[in-house]
Amino acid sequence: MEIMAKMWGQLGSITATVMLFYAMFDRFFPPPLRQYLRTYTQKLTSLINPYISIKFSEFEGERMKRSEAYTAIQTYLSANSSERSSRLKAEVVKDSQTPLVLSMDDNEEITDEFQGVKLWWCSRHLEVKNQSFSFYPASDEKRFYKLTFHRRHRHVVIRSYIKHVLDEGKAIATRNRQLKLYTNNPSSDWYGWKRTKWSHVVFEHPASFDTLALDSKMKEDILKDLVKFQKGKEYYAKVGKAWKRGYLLYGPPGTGKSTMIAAMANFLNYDIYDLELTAVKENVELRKLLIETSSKSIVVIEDIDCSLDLTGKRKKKKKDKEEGSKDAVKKALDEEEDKESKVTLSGLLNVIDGIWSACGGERVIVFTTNYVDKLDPALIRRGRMDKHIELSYCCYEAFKVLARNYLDVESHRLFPRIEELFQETQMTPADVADNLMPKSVEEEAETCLERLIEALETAKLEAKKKAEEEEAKKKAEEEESKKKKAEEEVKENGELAKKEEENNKKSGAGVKENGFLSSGN
Ligand SMILES: Nc1ncnc2c1ncn2[C@@H]1O[C@H](COP(=O)(O)OP(=O)(O)OP(=O)(O)O)[C@@H](O)[C@H]1O
Ligand SMILES: [Mg+2]
Repeated sequence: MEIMAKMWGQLGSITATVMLFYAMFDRFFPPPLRQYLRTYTQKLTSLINPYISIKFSEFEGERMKRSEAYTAIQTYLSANSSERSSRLKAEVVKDSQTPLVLSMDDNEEITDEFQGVKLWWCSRHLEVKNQSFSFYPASDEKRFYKLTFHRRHRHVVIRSYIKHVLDEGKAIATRNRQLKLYTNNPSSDWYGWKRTKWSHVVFEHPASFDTLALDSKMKEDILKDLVKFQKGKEYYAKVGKAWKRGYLLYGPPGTGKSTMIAAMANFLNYDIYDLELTAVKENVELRKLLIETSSKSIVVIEDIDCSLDLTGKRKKKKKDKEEGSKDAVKKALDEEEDKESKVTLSGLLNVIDGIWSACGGERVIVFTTNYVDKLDPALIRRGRMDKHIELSYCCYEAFKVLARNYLDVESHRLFPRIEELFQETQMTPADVADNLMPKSVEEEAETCLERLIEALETAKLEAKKKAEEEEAKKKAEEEESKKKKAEEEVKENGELAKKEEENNKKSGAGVKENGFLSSGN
């Protein structure tokens, strides 16, 4: 006990001496000399100090992107620290599978062991005060993990341990993963304050390829394509292409485009980033949004034809407005223009296809539209949208999937009639599903199927009536044009006859004149 007390006493006096020297050093040495001395002191200590440390910062690339290594280390240490660390941080994470997540507190240390090698991890949290003047001074937070080990284990740590930590961290994250549905925030809220780029909720859509009513061959084809993409890391690297794939889903409303995106996310176990283009102010912001998306994700732009005027008409409109307007009107219009999104077609193409699109990797991009013909061919050319999928009206096979989903019915005496009707008329899967869904607890499958038959028959009659009306309209138009033509012909003939008569009259008068002249001779 006495020895301990002596030791503490010595340690105290050493610390006091060091502090005194440090204060003198800071006070009496000018900054350049201080820096110079510091560099040499560090070099000297590294000669004596047998330990090496590696720093893993939270952000990389000028705070543009959260480091994947940092996230993986955090997950790895969180899984290990709850048993070893004495100071833990508890967070209630809403979308995690475990309600309370324990992790290492800031400035806490834990040890780890790997192949007989001892390692020290510590988490650091620094607050760097912002120098710029503001009424709301923001502080810049910096977090990092520091790994320390003896220099004789350098090879083991660099070659194997770090890889082990990153792989393990990623595997734990995948095991505990809950899919998220992100949406982009307006660039600044109404006070003009900057907000985070994406907000998310837990993605819990139950759609799967099993429940998707689709032609079986088409379904198989899409599934194969997705699997090939997901396992294609080496292949994409070999051919020198960014690891991404574009899907264009098109078809009438209610044919399952959005449902297919949900099924894709569940199948691939990817997050969804639902990008609302109209809330993006300009191309630079669009690029930043894309960089912030994580890998293993689906970036979706729904109804791409309505999202933006991507055909370059906007410029023309602006020019027209400018030409015809006086100053005040012009200013007002410019202000209105400023509020609009300024994302252009080329900006969007750059994001999908340009060099920035390779950031992150393992990304699926999906566009949906009801009107594929309206889209600029540049936007959907192969290579950008690699696979074009048409989702159309319900067929008998798709109906059977819906009947199984909604009514647990594999076959029924009414099926043949329904098959016949599907050959004669068109109905979207959304309408079929709505008819099949029992409207009360007592309602039986047969009632639902009868309701569907009735709806199909009505749709058939309506289609027939519409076709007849169109036919009649076409006929009336044809007759009208025939009538007009005949009238024009009559008119033309009348005019011709009149002209001929006039000509005849003129030539008659000439003869008379000639006769007069000749008689005069
Ligand atoms: N192919 C399908 N398989 C299973 N359910 C479907 C299918 N198509 C539509 N549905 C059902 O209809 C509803 C509407 O479908 P969904 O929103 O996917 O259509 P959409 O093609 O995205 O329409 P819109 O073009 O209007 O966005 C869904 O909730 C789903 O229950
Ligand atoms: Mg949709």
